[in-house]
Amino acid sequence: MKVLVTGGAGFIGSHLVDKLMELGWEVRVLDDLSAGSLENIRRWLNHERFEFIEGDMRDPGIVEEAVEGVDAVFHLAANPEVRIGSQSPELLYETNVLITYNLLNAMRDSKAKYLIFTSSSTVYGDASVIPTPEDYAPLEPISVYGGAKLAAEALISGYTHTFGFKALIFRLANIIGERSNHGVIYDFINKLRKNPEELEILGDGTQRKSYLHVSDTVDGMLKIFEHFRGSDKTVDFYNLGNDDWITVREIAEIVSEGMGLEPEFRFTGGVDGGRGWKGDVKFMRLSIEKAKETGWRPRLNSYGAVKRTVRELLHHIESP
Ligand SMILES: O=c1ccn([C@@H]2O[C@H](COP(=O)(O)OP(=O)(O)O[C@H]3O[C@H](CO)[C@H](O)[C@H](O)[C@H]3O)[C@@H](O)[C@H]2O)c(=O)[nH]1
Repeated sequence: MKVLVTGGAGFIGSHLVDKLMELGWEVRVLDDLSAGSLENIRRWLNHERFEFIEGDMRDPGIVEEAVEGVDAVFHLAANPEVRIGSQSPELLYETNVLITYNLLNAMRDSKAKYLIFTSSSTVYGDASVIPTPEDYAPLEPISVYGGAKLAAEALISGYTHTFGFKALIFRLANIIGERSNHGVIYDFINKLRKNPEELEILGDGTQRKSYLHVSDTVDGMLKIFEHFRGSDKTVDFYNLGNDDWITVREIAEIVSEGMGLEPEFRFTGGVDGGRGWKGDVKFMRLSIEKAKETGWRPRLNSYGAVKRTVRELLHHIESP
């Protein structure tokens, strides 16, 4: 199988590339290196089954070139920052909706049969049902980022039904692990390196979410893709997350302990009842029963994933 991984030099993308290469697939990566890095895929750059295209998916010509000749596309390229929505909605539109539209147009005239898309838990907004199942309604995102992901999902559904290919959509919880270069754990480590005496926590610290390690994420994506290829669905949706959840305050404690520090916690109070920023979903735990029916299970719970990520990121900072 020959596949394109958009965003394949990024955090989740590069872990997926590692796995696909280890499984013997032919892999092409398209990445603009805006958040990703060649370091993440360096071990494959000279491999005969591997190809790298540096390019920006806002350019339809680049996307057409990248899709040429592949059987499936894993579409992970995106700007993942929920918090920039109130300052730069156009950037989130372009890097989540427009590039997906360009990809879909390139796929309609190609031989690619499958699109695998990483959407987000943020499409559910402040869900009234927790754990939140895939058929929860109404989908009412509270961030521009969540709205952009949901718009991309809708386009994908329309294009697959119209143009005869299939799509598998993953709604991801908070994914963490080695090579992540944004998010709460990364931020806390950097803040504590600057000032080991005090840790600023955005919001009131009671934000409680589910965290999934990137290794479990990639395993789930591939296991469920195998399952999906054997089904007759045109589009299908799977949550990937964990059965437990953890507060930002608990994450602050784990990071501090991992760094051997006892900082004073300073809560900013945040916005709209203790959220870190406008559009920050305060409570998120997804139902993962549907994913489990395929035989997939996360090996690390949220707590274990946070602990392991702290170790991995500290190790990387100490010996880059
Ligand atoms: O310095 C910080 C940074 C974050 N937080 C808090 O930590 C929590 C997690 O924030 P992250 O930035 O780690 O992640 P998000 O929940 O905003 O979003 C992440 O998970 C989503 C899915 O759940 C999306 O997929 C998105 O791309 C991904 O970044 C938030 O409640 C936030 O308020 C702080 O208190 N202080």
